[in-house]
Amino acid sequence: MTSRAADIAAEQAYFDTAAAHRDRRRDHLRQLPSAAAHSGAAAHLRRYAEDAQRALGAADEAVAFGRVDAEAGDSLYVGRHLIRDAEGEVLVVNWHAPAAAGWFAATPENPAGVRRKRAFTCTGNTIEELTDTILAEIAEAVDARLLAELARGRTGSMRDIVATIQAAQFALVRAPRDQVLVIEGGPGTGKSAVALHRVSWLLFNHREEMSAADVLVVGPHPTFVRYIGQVLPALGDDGVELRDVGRLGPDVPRGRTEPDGVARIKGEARMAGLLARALDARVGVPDPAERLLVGGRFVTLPGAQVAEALAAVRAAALPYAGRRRLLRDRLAALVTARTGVAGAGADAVGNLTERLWPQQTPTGLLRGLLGSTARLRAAAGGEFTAAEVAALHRRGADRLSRETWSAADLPLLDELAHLIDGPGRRYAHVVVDEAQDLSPMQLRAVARRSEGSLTVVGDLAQSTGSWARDSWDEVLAHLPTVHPATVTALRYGYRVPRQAYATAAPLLPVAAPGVAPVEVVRDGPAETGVHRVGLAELAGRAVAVAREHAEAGRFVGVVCPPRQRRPVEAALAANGVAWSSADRGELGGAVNLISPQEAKGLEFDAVVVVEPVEIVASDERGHRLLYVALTRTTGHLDIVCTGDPVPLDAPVRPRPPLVEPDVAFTRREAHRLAEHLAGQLRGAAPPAFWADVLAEIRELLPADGVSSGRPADD
Ligand SMILES: Nc1ncnc2c1ncn2[C@@H]1O[C@H](COP(=O)(O)OP(=O)(O)OP(=O)(O)O)[C@@H](O)[C@H]1O
Repeated sequence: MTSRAADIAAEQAYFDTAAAHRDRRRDHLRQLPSAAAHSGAAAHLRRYAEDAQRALGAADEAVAFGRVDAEAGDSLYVGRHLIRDAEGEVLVVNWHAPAAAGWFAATPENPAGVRRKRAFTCTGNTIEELTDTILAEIAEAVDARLLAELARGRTGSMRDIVATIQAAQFALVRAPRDQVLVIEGGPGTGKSAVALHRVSWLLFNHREEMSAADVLVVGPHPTFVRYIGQVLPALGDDGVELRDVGRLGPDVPRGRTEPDGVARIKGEARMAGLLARALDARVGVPDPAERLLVGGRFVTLPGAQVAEALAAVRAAALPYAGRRRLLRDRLAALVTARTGVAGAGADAVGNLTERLWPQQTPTGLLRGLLGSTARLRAAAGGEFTAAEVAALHRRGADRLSRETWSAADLPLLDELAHLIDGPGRRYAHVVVDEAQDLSPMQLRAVARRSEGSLTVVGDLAQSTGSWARDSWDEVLAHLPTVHPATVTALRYGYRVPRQAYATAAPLLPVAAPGVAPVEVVRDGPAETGVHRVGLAELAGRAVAVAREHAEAGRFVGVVCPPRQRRPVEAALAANGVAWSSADRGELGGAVNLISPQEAKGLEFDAVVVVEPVEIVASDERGHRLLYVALTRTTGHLDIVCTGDPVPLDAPVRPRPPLVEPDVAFTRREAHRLAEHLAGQLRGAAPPAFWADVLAEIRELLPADGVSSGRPADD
């Protein structure tokens, strides 16, 4: 037997022993509830036993992924779950226990008393391979196990990285809880993965103070949330709340689109003041004398007394709904004092309360506000220009139940829910991913759910949209300040191979001059493929390239700018290629169609980027958006284009100026024009196509109201 084979055999014997003890413990836990003295105790024991079994991991899982040998001579096996023998001796320590820190933290530069790290590659609990790293003998931590892990094919679900967390990542995983920790770094440096492992680490190491239900993870969109959804359960942490930023507030029908300029105003922090004033403006003014019908007789409450009650209630430190209840109690007390009968005139008191302090809902209030220039103007409080007020104004649906809400409305509804009903659920730890793009109003929605401990994840070079940022201070300004903030960067790029990153990196000085490129750790399987074609072939070629990758068994992402979306969909259909769409929250088919914005945070074995010049043109920070698109691959990158594959000089989308409404064009005229256009549409196209035509018109109209819309090419 070679010494390697002997090593594996010895380690396998240890693994078998540990697995036997794990099975013994599992059997014991299974039988535990039957030993209970009564049914209540049995239920309690059953819950305990279930939790404890979960903490042992799956029956066929490898007991350990690593072994650390200290200079002092002792060794320690590190796995996902703690395993003890019958005497209580630790056979395998779980990765988030302080004792396991040496496995992650020891580096050649700083071995921290560790002599050797041995990594196991297993199938089930059978050791296939072991890799030794003698820390004193290598200059740089080139971790073969890590490279193998990075080269594995991707699916629509992020995996945990517990066995291969790198030292710099581990330092962030175990950084103190009570801070606002900003994890920044280029694409694929492991920011999202680190933030999730940090949650698991905090849950284990602060288990007395917080449980999974005390943690909230906020992602940029539903597809991303689904993508990361399996990481924490795989680490044994079920019950953490995961939400996309659009799902923080009330559950309402969404999908309304609006000009970027309007969304931008709605995202600003000064909207909070406007909403508070709008709510306050709903409070009524008492009559000089309030006459109430109580038990068939009129009772008069002097206006001054009612006004005094109202003033006291206004000043109370309670949310709107709480102060409403207070007012009703105060009015009821006034009536009781007049009639001498406790509880008299409840209906009349209810009516007066409703007149002076009407019940409000977030949707009802926002609809009423946005639908009325007068209310908007009154609530603007000198903080908004007339043009901004005009831009905020909109005609709502004819009924509240038919109203649909834009993405920028959602944080406003959440703010109102908070103003009306008071603070909701707060979390001991909040993770916010892709935080670089969030508006101040979205950040406020995150902030009010936090007790102060946050992990904020993002990359300024990938910051796009209405709220593209150039500094973390702009984000931190809207987050809680209970604890200090620290910004820490990850340098090594694990996802993107050298060839793909070499294609994307020239964008960086244009897209984000202050941001350093990542240090790539590995080579990819091929050079970037550049496919220059005529416009008519663009979609067809993109689909052909995607199909080739899919047929080779790769998980493929086709990143497509909005104007190419329909031609690409048509080409997919014409070629009989099955595909999933991120805008339907799906990811998982062999071929996945995604917009550049939806691509954020995701990754694929092969990425096909369609018409980069249009990606650049679709955002004010279009070069950043292209940088995002080009850095989604773990392996192959192809660019299908009619011109320059990486257009550094291509024009970005201009910032939409707020246009003063044309005073000569009245609402009545708008209505007449709409009737005319609707007539044309009715006559020219079958109803099934109306929605398409309207969507197309919206695309043709420039957001700034000035530049000329280019007709669609197809
Ligand atoms: N230590 C590691 N071991 C194994 N895989 C890793 C490690 N670090 C990162 N990865 C992998 O690299 C990929 C990128 O990680 P992740 O998505 O967390 O990066 P990111 O910095 O959030 O990227 P982006 O900015 O593009 O969203 C993932 O597949 C992740 O599993």
